[in-house]
Amino acid sequence: MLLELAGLTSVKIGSSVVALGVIGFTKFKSTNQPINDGKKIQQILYSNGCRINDGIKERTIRLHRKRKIADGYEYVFQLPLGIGFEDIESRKQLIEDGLNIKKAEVSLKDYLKLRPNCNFIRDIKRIMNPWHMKAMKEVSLYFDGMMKVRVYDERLPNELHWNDEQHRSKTWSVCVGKEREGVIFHDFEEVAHLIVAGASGYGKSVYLKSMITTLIEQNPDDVEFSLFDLKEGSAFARFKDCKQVKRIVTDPEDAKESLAAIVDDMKRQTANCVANNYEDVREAGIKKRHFVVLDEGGELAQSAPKALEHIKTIARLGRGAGYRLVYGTQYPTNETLPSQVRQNVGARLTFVLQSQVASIATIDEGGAEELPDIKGRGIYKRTKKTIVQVPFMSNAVINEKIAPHVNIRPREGDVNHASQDLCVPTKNRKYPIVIEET
Ligand SMILES: Nc1ncnc2c1ncn2[C@@H]1O[C@H](COP(=O)(O)OP(=O)(O)OP(=O)(O)O)[C@@H](O)[C@H]1O
Repeated sequence: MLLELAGLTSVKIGSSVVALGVIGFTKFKSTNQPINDGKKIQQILYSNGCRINDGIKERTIRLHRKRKIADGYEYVFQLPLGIGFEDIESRKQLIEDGLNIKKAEVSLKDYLKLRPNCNFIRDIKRIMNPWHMKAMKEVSLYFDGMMKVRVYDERLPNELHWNDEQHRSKTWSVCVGKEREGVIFHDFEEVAHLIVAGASGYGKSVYLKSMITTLIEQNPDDVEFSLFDLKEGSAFARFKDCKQVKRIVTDPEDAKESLAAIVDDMKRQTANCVANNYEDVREAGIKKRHFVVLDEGGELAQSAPKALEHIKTIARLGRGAGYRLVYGTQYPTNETLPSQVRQNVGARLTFVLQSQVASIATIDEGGAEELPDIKGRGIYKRTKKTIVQVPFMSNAVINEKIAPHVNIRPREGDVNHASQDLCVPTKNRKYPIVIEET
């Protein structure tokens, strides 16, 4: 027994000595590398031309301070005169790659997992193999007079599910996704319209469906929808019997007429507000919000360009009248996203796009073409762009959530609901808005 114990102890000591030897070897191998990420960033940028030589002295970015943040470190640099932040931002990928160069950066935990058994040599080889080593660091850059580089030890999660924390009852805020600093929301009362772009298969339709479901759940009595499903006509089909859905349009030709009807309703709503000395529906105390959601707005540019004129009008006048535009497209170009639409849409969410040109057409700058090949990974941009992992809501969850709102009833074409729904008296309104049919 004693002998057995002594044997086991000596094997353990032996393996620890080997493990320590491996650690020592690893550290020895990496001694010619700068250890600190701040120094690495400085070196990467210096080697890539971020330096100014005025003939007397060469200057480059200078590390000012470093601080711990959740999930990593923030390095604050001073930029020398003559080097702009944009210039450095364009090298973000270089910085990230440089920080993630695969080398024997194995943690003590990995070594302690080694067991003195027949797999010992195989396990050492595995943890020493650069392709199994961590390449997880992610970087984000900011500028507020000083350049801040945040280096996160872990990447954003590759999948995120909708949960109750993302539910904001009675508000018009819809979760956009998880970013580094937390979860962010798009508030349709703050920014009325949203463009949702992305190459095929990265999460555009899933997000539009989740957004519709969330809005129904949060404001069942005040939200209404006109859904334009111009791809295959199947993405929004599950909402067809929801009482909040006024119309589902699948044909671009029909879209023109429906959009014209929406614009008429919207203009009447505006006229009534004005006639009653209200600036907008909010001041008038009207709670109803009408969402015009298009999945593949690009179809309109091709098949019914005149319908795009109505989209421009909704983007321009919708906010005050309580109309919200959510314009989805997988082909963002100057034709499918005319400048009049872009100028009036204050927020964009884009998944990965095929080219920099498509990214510029969507968020006015490149970046979406460089997003990793991860479904649901996107950029949300209002004034600044934020990389997010958009939450995923399965069709089963959508069905469950909308089930209480399904109501078989006559739809557009059977009776004209439009004019009835425009005038909704509320507690806050001093004077009811009267709509006169002409
Ligand atoms: N947020 C997400 N997180 C994880 N996986 C997702 C997410 N969104 C979508 N997916 C996955 O990607 C698939 C394709 O998504 P979706 O149908 O939304 O693509 P799309 O961009 O609308 O493509 P298309 O325009 O061709 O219809 C989904 O079936 C789902 O498996």
